Amino acid sequence: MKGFSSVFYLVPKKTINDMTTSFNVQTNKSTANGIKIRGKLCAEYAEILTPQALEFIAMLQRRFGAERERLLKLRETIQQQLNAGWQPDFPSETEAIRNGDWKVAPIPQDLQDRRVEITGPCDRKMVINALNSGANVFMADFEDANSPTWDNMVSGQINLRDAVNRTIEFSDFTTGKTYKLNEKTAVLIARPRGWHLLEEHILVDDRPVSGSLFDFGLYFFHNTRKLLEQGSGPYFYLPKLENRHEAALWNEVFVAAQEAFGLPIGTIKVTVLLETILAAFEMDEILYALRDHIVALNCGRWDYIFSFIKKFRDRADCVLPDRQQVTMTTHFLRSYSLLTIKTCHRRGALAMGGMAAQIPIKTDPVANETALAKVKADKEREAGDGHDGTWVAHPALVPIARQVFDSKMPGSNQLSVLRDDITITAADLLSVPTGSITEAGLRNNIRVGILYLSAWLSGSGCVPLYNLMEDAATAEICRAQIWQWLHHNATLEDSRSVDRPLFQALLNEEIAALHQEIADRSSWQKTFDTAIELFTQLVIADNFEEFLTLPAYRHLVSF
Ligand SMILES: CC(=O)SCCNC(=O)CCNC(=O)[C@H](O)C(C)(C)COP(=O)(O)OP(=O)(O)OC[C@H]1O[C@@H](n2cnc3c(N)ncnc32)[C@H](O)[C@@H]1OP(=O)(O)O
Ligand SMILES: O=CC(=O)O
Ligand SMILES: [Mg+2]
Repeated sequence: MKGFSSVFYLVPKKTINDMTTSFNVQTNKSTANGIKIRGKLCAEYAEILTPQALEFIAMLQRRFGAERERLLKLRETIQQQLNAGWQPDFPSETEAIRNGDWKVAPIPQDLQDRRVEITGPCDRKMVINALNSGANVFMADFEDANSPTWDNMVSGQINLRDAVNRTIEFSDFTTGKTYKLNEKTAVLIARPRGWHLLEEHILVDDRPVSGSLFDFGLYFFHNTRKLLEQGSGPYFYLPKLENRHEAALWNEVFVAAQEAFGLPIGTIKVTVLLETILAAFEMDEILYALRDHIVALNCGRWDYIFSFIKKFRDRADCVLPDRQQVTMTTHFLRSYSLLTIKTCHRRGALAMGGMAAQIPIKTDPVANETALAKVKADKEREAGDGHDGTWVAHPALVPIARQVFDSKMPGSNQLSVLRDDITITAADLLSVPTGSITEAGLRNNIRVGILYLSAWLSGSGCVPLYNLMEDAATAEICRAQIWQWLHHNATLEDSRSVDRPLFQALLNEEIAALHQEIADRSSWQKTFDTAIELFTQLVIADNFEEFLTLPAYRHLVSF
């Protein structure tokens, strides 16, 4: 690409020795150029954490860190308004954008057909398995499916670099299996952490760097040239955005990154997770803010449900029933999915579906059949409504999703399905699902919340629990529901109140049972007590904690 090789950041590849001797970034104590590494830095990590890569991240942090903080403060202000009774609506000040006749930039060839996307953490074996899975896209996840230990963050970047360079291999010494890439692999999209998270192991001017900028910056820095050579590009999924301003900040980051590399605007392509209730009122605006870079929105249903509980935390009329009852066929979720399709297709962007939590059940063929049928039904709804593709959690689900989309979507996508037949109003998006709150639902939230936190604290961000995929977003629902039920003294279907004594009694019983369940998992045992303490604090606190990963992260860092 013109101008590509002459720019500052694309320095010739140095040897490790060159890099460490010229390293002007200090570890642990003093700082040079204002950058300090507080995490482990072995030779392998130094290949990723090069001075040039860190200077690039520091440049992004210095330019955009203050705006990130301002936008996080804006979230707090908006929350206060919601607590005071403000009812979200489509903003009047952006009506011209919603009514305007514009489209997003063209979608690159390798992102035109995204009928099946597999997602997963950036673990070395899983990266290879996901790329080989037969899915069209692999979303490599530094967010919901990831526990952001320093090792996970840096080794994840190493794994993605090696995947892009097609040198990634893995030997499993316990099974004797070896792994390498097939000739044909899925298109790679990386998901950096959301705006709320910090990377405490890197300080810029004595302050921790944004986790989003760290993840984006490293992946972009190390892989862009190779990806473009391969006819692909630096592609990202952007999580947990709440409004157009947060999208505009990402856009500025992309412009700065592309300018620094001498790349044309629009080289970066992104898919935004539409996974907060407030963002649902600004779909057009988010697409517009990112119009040079965006190719799709994706219905991140789990965070969306969590966001609904979180944003309306103070409203007694917004208490949700058991998690199992809050399915995509409830009115508010179906409405959001349909509005995403309609809005995206009008603007020339794809509307991706989301993830069913069911995974294969190896030990019970009947239960397995039921689980797979649920996944199939979910994909049938998505394809039938006009989504352009979907997510799966596990390689065995790729053929199921593919078969559904192949039969309902003969072309590469459904951009021509405009869904002008539907009108979605604010009332549709805000309609609270009815249903019951049960003791079983309460117990399940306790169990899943504690077990997930045990796993997360021991370095696993995505785990199978009771035959479902559980990650940070689904665990957020568990703890947010209990907080909400306790806070509003919700009534169980058997007429008892969800109060502190009931919660405490069930918690004690569940903890006793969980001790048996984790008996053969030594890493979870080590974090179990901390998980219980953290989980209990989160659900009984007077104030709702914005993200469970914020207090939990303090346990992943040792300073
Ligand atoms: C709300 C959201 O954000 S959704 C997005 C975040 N969630 C995800 O990305 C889900 C990712 N999925 C996973 O992590 C896993 O599938 C789990 C944890 C749900 C289930 O894990 P397990 O029960 O260990 O899976 P299982 O034992 O059946 O795995 C079988 C094989 O498939 C592989 N595999 C399973 N899931 C994946 C995946 N998502 N990507 C790549 N490989 C996978 C395993 O590595 C294993 O490989 P092997 O046979 O070579 O050893
Ligand atoms: O990120 C996806 C979600 O469902 O949350
Ligand atoms: Mg999510």
